[in-house]
Amino acid sequence: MAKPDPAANWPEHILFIGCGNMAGAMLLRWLDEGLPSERVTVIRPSGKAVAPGVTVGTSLENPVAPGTLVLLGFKPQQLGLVAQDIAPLIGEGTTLLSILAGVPLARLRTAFPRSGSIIRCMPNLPVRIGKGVSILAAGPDATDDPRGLAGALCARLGLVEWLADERLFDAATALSGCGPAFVYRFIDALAAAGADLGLDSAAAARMALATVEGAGLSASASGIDPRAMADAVASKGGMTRQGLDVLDQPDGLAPLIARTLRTARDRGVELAALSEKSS
Ligand SMILES: NC(=O)c1ccc[n+]([C@@H]2O[C@H](COP(=O)([O-])OP(=O)(O)OC[C@H]3O[C@@H](n4cnc5c(N)ncnc54)[C@H](OP(=O)(O)O)[C@@H]3O)[C@@H](O)[C@H]2O)c1
Ligand code: PRO
Repeated sequence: MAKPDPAANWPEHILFIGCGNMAGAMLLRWLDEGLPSERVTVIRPSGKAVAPGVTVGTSLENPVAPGTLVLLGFKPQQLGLVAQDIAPLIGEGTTLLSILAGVPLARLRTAFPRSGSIIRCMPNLPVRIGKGVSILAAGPDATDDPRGLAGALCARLGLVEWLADERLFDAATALSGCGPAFVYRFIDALAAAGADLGLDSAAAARMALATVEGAGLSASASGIDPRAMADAVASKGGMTRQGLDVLDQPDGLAPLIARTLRTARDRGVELAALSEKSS
């Protein structure tokens, strides 16, 4: 029987325009998953190497070949300036995957009038270990193949959620795109509170991280609703319930997280405006 071709099921080429923390995490995961490095080109001003076998340049000089997936991985505020240089080189037969927070599909289409289908993607940092979340949205002009390609690529990074209503993209970004940062803060606060109670601070940091990791993994393995999982930890008349009662106060954790997400979401609108101004 013929061996499966490891190069199959990947785009003919992936061109990264910007490859910092987030796009870099996606790329490294895809390389781990078998993406042939010779199919990847990265454009970044620093020209810094990304991974063995990946071509890195500081500017895009030639027209992008049809069949290429172009991943936009720079900051939203840079859209106008970057598009001015590269949009004329991106034409039909390409697929554009944008991870720019806040920037709507309509703005991307204006910036890249000649490109093929445009798909918006909001990944998060845990994609590096295949435990990420990728939110996807495509406009009516996106055809089936690019949608399928984006979905398949993101499935290698973790959970994929398509949004039918792009107006919810900033809300989804606040939850899963920004979410890891909020969880990291929680881990930090858990550790600091433990140290405040007299624990050695390095031990408290290890315990907090392992507790959040274990809690997340066990919730996901059990398939049980997290609210019910919390009740399972809280023995009747025990210590946990007293602690939960503090978190569950009217001015406790839920309104704090709601305010956090709302504020993060609203920044998306500001980023969209800034992406307009950079042209
Ligand atoms: N960080 C996250 O968790 C996260 C999650 C979801 C989405 N995003 C989105 O991902 C994008 C990048 O964020 P990041 O956190 O990865 O930022 P970052 O680490 O600062 O990466 C920015 C990248 O853009 C490159 N760049 C700067 N100017 C450029 C230009 N003129 N042309 C092409 N590339 C240019 C930088 O090049 P050098 O490497 O040479 O400096 C760098 O590779 C943003 O749009 C953000 O909204 C981030
Ligand atoms: N990082 C990007 C930002 O902070 C988008 C989600 C996570 O804007």
